[in-house]
Amino acid sequence: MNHILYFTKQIHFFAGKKLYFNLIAMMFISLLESAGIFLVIPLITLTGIIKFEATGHPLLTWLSNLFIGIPETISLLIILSLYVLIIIGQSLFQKRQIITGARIQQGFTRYLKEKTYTSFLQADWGFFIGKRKSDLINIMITEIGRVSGGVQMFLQFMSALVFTTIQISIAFWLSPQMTISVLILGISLIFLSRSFIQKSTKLGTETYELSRTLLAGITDHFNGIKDIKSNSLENLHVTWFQKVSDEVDQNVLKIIKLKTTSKLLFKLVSAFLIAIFVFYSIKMFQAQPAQLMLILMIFARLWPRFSGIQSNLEQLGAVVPSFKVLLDIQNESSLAREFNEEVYSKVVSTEIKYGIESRNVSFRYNLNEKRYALKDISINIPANQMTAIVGPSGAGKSTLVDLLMGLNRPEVGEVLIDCIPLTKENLISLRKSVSYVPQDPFLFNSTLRENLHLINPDATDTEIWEALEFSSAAEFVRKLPQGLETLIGDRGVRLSGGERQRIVLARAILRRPSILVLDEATSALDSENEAKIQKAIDQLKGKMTIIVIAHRLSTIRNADQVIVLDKGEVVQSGSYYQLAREKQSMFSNLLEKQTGVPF
Ligand SMILES: Nc1ncnc2c1ncn2[C@@H]1O[C@H](COP(=O)(O)OP(=O)(O)OP(=O)(O)O)[C@@H](O)[C@H]1O
Repeated sequence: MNHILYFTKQIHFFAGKKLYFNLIAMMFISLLESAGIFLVIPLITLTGIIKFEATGHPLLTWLSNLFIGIPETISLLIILSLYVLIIIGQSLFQKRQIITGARIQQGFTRYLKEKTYTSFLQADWGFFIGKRKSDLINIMITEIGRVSGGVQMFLQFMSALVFTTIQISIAFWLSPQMTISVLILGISLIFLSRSFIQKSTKLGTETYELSRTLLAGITDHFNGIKDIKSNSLENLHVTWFQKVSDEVDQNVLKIIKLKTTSKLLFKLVSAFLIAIFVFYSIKMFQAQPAQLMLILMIFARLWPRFSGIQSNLEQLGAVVPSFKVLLDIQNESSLAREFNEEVYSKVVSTEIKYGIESRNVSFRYNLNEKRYALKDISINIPANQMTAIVGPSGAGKSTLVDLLMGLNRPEVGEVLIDCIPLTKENLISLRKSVSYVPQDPFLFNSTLRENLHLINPDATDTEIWEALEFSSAAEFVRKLPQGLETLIGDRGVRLSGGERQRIVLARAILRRPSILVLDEATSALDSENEAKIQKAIDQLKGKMTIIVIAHRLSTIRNADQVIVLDKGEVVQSGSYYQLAREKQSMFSNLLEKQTGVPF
């Protein structure tokens, strides 16, 4: 319930007065509908079958006497015209109300999406580690829609409650005993149907789980489609898809069965109760036709309200899991928030003067596990020099670089930028000074030019070609039929691995960063292109701080400093040649493996 109230507050915050006008409009429409019903009384009186004065009720007597003295045909025409007018008014009003309601709901869905998306993007790296991207997509695409629909349902439910209260008051005025009896019956029925609401919530959780499993699976399969095709795994994945689809079908069927069963039970019990009620009214209390008519009118108006409330509660129960999931992820991402838009746009990049230092840094990905990815790391990366980080796979190289860029935060120790501890305040400024080139570079599905402009929208064509020359990409880009306007496909699939790396390197340089981080950035290049880039990077020495993670040790010969990591610890550091001379060390071991020459 708290989750629902939280999002109801949000819609109140979002839509303000419009929301209340819309709710009042909903109630007004229901009131018009009731007014139409009351026209039945003078209509029946005209037929002379029932005399409502017999009930002794002032409103009914007034209504039945309304047309006394007026010729029957004219009375009939007036009543029927009034009825048609009420229906026309109600329909026109309803049309407007539905459009306004849809606008509010649409706007609210967008508001929720933007809020959630922004909070995802502003969350720190730790928020994303260990989270399935498809879960976040599922929340954005499916769960937010359910929440928005749920809030709308809740508001309708509230307005229905208010309107039901008004109707109960009118009914109570017409006949207190009868209304109390109907109320007792209705409330006990809703109370008895609690188990349906619980089952509905359980099925809602199942729906959520299935929807995320399905999206995660499909995303994985399409991401790995090359593996699937080349290893003939298509059937395996089709079987998986069929299995999950079966479960989805079962879930939908269970929901329909639950709804129809509760509706059926409600109807049967209602019919049974109404029959007993009418029987007792006629036989025990000798109810007259007018009173009987009254009983039927009250039942006809009030009973559907109770069944409406019951089915509303059931539907709300089904979306409660989505409310919970969205609220939890919003809380989690706002706790992990790194910056806000206002601060981000104001902060400018920084020029590193002295260097980046990590002081006694330890880091674990999972605080519940004993294993540290980095243990007591103390290193200094001098400004405008080239530092290489090497070590066997899993040694912690990428983790260390992530810490130096402020993506991960140390559990113990601190990172200092120019002797100032890295905090939330100077983090953005550091990030804006960094250009990072990963091993598997990411390119957007647009043109080469747009991908390059992404990092520096003001870059001129001359600057773009300079950057492409630097990364040895100019030649192949020139040969493309559409040059910079070439569409490079999803994640840049229309380029080879080496071409992608060179484009991303050009993009990194275009930013004119103060710190250039290359994480295995030339691993997909042939030796000719790698040598060219090596030369270009060497020329950057003294102009920017360069951090290189490299497996191929030949590429770091000119590094000013080499840091050797093993099992999360620094085991050696110094210049390339100094380390190469240290016999029986991790570095000489790595060299030996690569060159085949014992050191
Ligand atoms: N997201 C993560 N969640 C949990 N553990 C992780 C995560 N990323 C890395 N690790 C663990 O941290 C340790 C260091 O990983 P890291 O990626 O930093 O190594 P690396 O030296 O860069 O390896 P490689 O050369 O293979 O890229 C490894 O034991 C790895 O299993």
